[in-house]
Amino acid sequence: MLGNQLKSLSFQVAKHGSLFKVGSNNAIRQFSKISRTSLATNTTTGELHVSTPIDPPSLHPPEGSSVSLKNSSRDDSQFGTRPIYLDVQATTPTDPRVLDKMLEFYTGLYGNPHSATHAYGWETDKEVEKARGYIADVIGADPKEIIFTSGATESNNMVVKGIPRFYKKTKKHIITTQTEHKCVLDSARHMQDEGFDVTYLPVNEQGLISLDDLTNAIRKDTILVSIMAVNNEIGVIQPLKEIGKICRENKIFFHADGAQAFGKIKLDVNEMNIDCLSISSHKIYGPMGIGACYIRRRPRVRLDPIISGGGQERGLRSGTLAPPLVCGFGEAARLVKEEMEYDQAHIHKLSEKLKNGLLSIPSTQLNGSPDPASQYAGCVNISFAYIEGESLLMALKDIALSSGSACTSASLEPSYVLHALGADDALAHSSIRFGIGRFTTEEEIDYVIKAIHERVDFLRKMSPLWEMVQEGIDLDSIEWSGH
Ligand SMILES: Cc1ncc(COP(=O)(O)O)c(C=O)c1O
Ligand code: FES
Repeated sequence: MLGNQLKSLSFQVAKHGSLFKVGSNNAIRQFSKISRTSLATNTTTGELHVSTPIDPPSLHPPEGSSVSLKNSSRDDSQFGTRPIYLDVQATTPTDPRVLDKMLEFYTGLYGNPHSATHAYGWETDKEVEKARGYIADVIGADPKEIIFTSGATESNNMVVKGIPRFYKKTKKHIITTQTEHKCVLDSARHMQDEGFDVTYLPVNEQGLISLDDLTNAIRKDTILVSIMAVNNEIGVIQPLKEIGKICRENKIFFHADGAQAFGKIKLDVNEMNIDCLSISSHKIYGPMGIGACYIRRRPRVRLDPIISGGGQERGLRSGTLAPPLVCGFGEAARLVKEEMEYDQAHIHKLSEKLKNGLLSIPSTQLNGSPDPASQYAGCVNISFAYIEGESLLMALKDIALSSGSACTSASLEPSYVLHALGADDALAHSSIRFGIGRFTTEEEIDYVIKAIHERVDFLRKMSPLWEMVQEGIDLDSIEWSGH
């Protein structure tokens, strides 16, 4: 297929180290380590400031080009120069205000929140309950409906395995989609091994499911519909309210993986009839290793816990809570609610700028939905035809980016999410995800637009396929030998 031809014809990229070679038509270019600008974090406001360049730029632009790159990224003292961070779907930088909150628990408030017999336990417990309240507040839930877990992976496992197991005597069917996060897909496969049937709904070319498909897939023994709110690779937002309505009418539990949605788009579990919602702290500027699952109490959702023990968290998730993480997460949720409007406006503005800047490059395509109501602005996924995404990432070492999800980023396989949209291998191989967050600055976006223009141009000049396209050759008419 075209993607493999692209791979073998165009580039051989030595993945490690700061030097790499790009070769085709006997042309070998060497890039040396790209230097960076300095960004400093103001620890009270959390603002990042671009300061003066530290190193002169050392990228060798293509021959004959007058391009010279500005320095681009940050120096947080002990870590040296670092790239601009545009991978907020993988994780977000911790908000300094969250860290301030967490420190209280590593110094004074060290009691076990489950210790009911003394003040150390009570004071920590009070803080834990405040955090639970802040999280519930973001989604219109009752604090009692928030169960702390280690993250969205655990929450997804808890629901996708736990609910069907509880109801297994009468119900045998689960519905999900082809573009879920791996932890939902793997949990669903696991349930198939346990004897359940799973329907994996297809998506259209924008990544959206069809409500008719959902309705048609429902059976008498369907127990659970698990559909993610915002996709982590392309940012598309599923029609949650409509899905919730269909589920409620059919008395089926509706679980949404909200890892990329919580605090980013407006979610109301009652308005949307969501029965379970997976939440992750490190996607909202909170600490890693903590998350939650919203589990509805009325009508009550029952599930078989995957972790048994002391019966904490309404018996649904045993184990001593980690107050520094829980309360850091709570603070992150409080901030995300307070600043959602501001964050959304900031992200939207930068997203528009980035999209306009990058889509002006010829032969590019935006993946996801063009409808703002169905698309989260902070996730911009673009395919650059005739370029391998991996080669582009290698040529963009001054910008931290990914071609898809973090957990599959070590693999060179094209994204299964883009495949599900109907993208061919070549397009899937040439896509890059740009994540914009609270701390992304306009200067960074300006830098990124310029850098991508230059390097796409450079890599395409190396590409025999691009050369052929420029000469007017229809690539589809070519019979490639081998695969
Ligand atoms: C959509 C989605 N679901 C689940 C997860 C897993 O979250 P966590 O890292 O909290 O386990 C992620 C994180 O990448 C995600 O993007
Ligand atoms: S071209 Fe066949 S897998 Fe990429």
